[in-house]
Amino acid sequence: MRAPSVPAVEVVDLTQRFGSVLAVDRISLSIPPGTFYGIVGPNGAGKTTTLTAVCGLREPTSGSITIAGHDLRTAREAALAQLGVMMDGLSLPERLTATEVLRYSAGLRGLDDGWRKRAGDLLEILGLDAVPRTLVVEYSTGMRKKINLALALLHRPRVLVLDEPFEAIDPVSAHAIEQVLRQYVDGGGTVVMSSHIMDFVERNCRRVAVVAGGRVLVEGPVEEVAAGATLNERFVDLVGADPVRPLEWLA
Ligand SMILES: Nc1ncnc2c1ncn2[C@@H]1O[C@H](COP(=O)(O)OP(=O)(O)OP(=O)(O)O)[C@@H](O)[C@H]1O
Repeated sequence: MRAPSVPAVEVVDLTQRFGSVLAVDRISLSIPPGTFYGIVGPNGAGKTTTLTAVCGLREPTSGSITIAGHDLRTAREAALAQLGVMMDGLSLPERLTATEVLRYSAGLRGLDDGWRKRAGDLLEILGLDAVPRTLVVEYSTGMRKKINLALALLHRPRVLVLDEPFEAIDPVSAHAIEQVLRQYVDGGGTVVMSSHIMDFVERNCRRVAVVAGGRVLVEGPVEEVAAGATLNERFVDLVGADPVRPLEWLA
C-alpha cells in the first residue's frame, strides 16, 4: 500500500482577527500535492487574509499552517523555501529592469545558473521581453503582476500561492499565464489561488473552496461543488445574492 502523500498545504483552524473584525474564522483546508486549487468568495470573504497567512506574511491569531509537511511556525525557513508567492503589495526593487530584478532575486536565493534560461522563458511568455529597458517603477499594474509571477516561479517552488493573479492582466497575457500554470501543475506543482473569475476556476481547478464571512461554505472537487449548475450559479446561490432594487435616479 502506498503511504498517503503529505499535503502541499495544510491549514487547520486558521483564525485571523483585526480588532473587532473576525476576517478568518477557523478555516481548515488540506490541499494535496499536484492540485490546482481555487479559493473563491465575495469581496471581504477572507481570501487574501488566508493566503497572506499561508505565505507566512502575517502571523495568524490562531491555527496552524504546514507547507509540504513543514510547520510555518516551527520550521519557517523550510516551509517558505517551498513557496512561490504572487500577492499585491509585495515590494519590488523599483529602479531595476525585469531582467535585473530576476538576476537580483536569483542572487539572493543563491540559485544555480539555470535561472537564466528560466528568466528568459518567463519574460518572453509574459511579454516583458518587449520592454527590456523599462524600470519597474514605470510598470503598469498588469506588468507588475507579471514580474511578480516571474519572481514567484524563478526558483521552481513546489507550491505557488497566487492572490487574484488575473486582476489587471490583458486577455492575451491571461491566456499565456493559464498555459504556464497548467504546465506547472502537470509537472507536479501545486497552485493555490484566489480568483473572482469563475470560468477560469471551473476550467482549471481540480478543487475549490467557497468562502464567505471568513468561513468555508463548501469545499471539494469543482464539479461536486458546482452540483450540476455552473460554478458561477452555485456561487451566487451559496453567497445569497439579493436582487438589486430599482434606483429611480439611474433611469
Ligand atoms: N490589515 C487589515 N486590517 C483590518 N481589517 C482587515 C485587514 N485586512 C483585511 N481586513 C478585513 O478582513 C476581512 C477580509 O478581508 P480580505 O482582504 O481577506 O478579503 P478578500 O476575500 O480577499 O476580499 P476581496 O475579494 O475584496 O479581495 C474584510 O472585512 C477586511 O476589511
